Amino acid sequence: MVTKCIRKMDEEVRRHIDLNWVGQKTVTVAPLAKRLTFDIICSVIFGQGAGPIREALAADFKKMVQAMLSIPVNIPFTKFNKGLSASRRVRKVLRQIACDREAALQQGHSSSADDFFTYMLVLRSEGTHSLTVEDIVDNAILLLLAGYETSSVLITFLLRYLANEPDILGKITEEQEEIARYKGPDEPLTWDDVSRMKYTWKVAMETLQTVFTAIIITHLDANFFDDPNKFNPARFHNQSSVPPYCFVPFGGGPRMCPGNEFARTEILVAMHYLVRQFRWKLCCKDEGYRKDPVPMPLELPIELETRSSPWICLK
Ligand code: HEM
Repeated sequence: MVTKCIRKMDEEVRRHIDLNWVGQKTVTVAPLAKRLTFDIICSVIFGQGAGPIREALAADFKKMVQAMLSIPVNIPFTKFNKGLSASRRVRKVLRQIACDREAALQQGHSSSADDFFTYMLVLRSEGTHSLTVEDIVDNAILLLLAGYETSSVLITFLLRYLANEPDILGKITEEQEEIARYKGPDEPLTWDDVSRMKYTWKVAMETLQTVFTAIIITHLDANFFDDPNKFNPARFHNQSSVPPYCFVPFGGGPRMCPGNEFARTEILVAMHYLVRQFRWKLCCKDEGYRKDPVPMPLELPIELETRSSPWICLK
């Protein structure tokens, strides 16, 4: 199952880069990263591959999220009103996916390991949980909300920091090239490959430390982290030096983020292909960000330069 998940992530990342990055002189990272993490959840967790259903879902989901952050005035043409209509369409599509999965399950064409909907439907049929289809749709929306924006923010900030950190980018690239050296050009990444991306993950953790400050602000407390505002992934060489519950970008305890391993894997797969293929410069020198309450980067336009073509295009 893990192998299948990473293969699908790998496929989504390559497809996304081929469609949106290859051949471009500039790209705007934040919306692209959002679309990538949305597509990964749809494909890996929902079993919903590329196509018109996913396109419509992505467009309506975006409107729904915008409405959640807008002034709640429900009159025609307001963001809120458009978001309510979009939310009804999102639920309709997710309901339809659940019905399709149920039909496949009844015909014996699928099993609980296939995707989130089938898994929930099997739980329901076993009678262990009194789930309705609306409950399953609610949980699918929660997964999308919790999973796509967070990971996309991390990808965006990683690219933003790395633009100004050539040494760190160089070390990441070295690690990723070493992993690629023993693989065929179109051979997907495996769990073993991802487990070897130790330095790249330290850089991601440093980004989480710098940007995803916990509510209790331990991340920026000099009692726990030397020079906490300095971008310094080397601090994670000795992780045992961080006291328990002081580095908590994914929360902690029983409510800790259930998507943390998923996020780690998708970030590493995305970085593998991005750093090997491109170099980039920030178009705007000092793009700030706001907290809303998670950090929201500005759009982050970057100038792209292609390094090489390390894999065969899927197109
Ligand atoms: C960089 C990426 C991510 C970060 C920083 C992050 C962070 C967090 C945090 C801080 C919480 C709250 C934990 C608490 O209450 O103590 C949380 C909850 C949650 N996350 Fe994540 N997350 C990320 C990615 C993901 C992904 C990719 C998924 C799903 C695919 C996901 C699914 C969830 C869910 C469902 C919850 C709610 C858990 C509950 O209420 O019990 N997250 N996340």
